[in-house]
Amino acid sequence: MQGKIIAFSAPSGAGKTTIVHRLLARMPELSFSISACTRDKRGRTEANGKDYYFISVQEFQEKIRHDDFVEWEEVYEGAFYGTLKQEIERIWENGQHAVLDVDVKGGLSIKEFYQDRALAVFVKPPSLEILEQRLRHRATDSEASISARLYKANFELTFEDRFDVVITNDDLDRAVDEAERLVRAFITAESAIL
Ligand SMILES: Nc1nc2c(ncn2[C@@H]2O[C@H](COP(=O)(O)OP(=O)(O)O)[C@@H](O)[C@H]2O)c(=O)[nH]1
Ligand SMILES: Nc1ncnc2c1ncn2[C@@H]1O[C@H](COP(=O)(O)OP(=O)(O)O)[C@@H](O)[C@H]1O
Repeated sequence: MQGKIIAFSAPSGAGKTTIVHRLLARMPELSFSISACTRDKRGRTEANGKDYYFISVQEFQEKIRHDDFVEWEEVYEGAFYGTLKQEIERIWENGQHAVLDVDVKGGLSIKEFYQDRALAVFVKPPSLEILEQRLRHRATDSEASISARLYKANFELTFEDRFDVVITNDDLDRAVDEAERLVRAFITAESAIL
């Protein structure tokens, strides 16, 4: 079996983390690729080594120097995020396919790097108004952080056409069903063409 990569990208708050968690619960052949990041851990909801490897900016810079990343980015000012080569290798050696939760630019970098071995999925919010509601309802971000995410979302939504597939996250169950169908078709196909 050749291991594949499925990268879920979306503006923050569109629901990609929720979709990815549900998909992983349904499909044991998939494994989450844990990224390294330098932002603070969200106290009650996140764990180190599960959601992210939470590291310092200095440690992150060391990993850049050692060429440990497939791709990395300063997603928000001062907050670095990166996909570790070692994570992808670990998952493939384990006979599984890697699932990534990355921002829009990261998804396109993954696609460019892995070509047909990767499926780039864009998760789209039903509207910007609903995106804002979801960010507020999630209650994990400050007002400044919500503004930064909404500002970035306007820009990210213009990249939808560059992705292999687009899933609109209106009704969550429907969106997860669609994601499952697309991922199953991809991992059994010879290439990313569905
Ligand atoms: N390029 C890239 N983006 C990442 C990586 N890991 C996470 N991200 C993205 O960074 C953004 C911020 O993530 P996070 O702090 O968890 O905030 P949230 O998306 O609002 O829950 C999201 O768009 C993530 O998908 C990575 O390894 N590389
Ligand atoms: N289809 C949906 N309908 C309503 N709320 C949703 C839906 N999908 C996700 N959410 C909620 O929206 C918020 C943002 O989702 P999250 O998965 O954290 O987004 P992202 O990872 O894209 O930033 C969370 O509170 C989540 O429970």
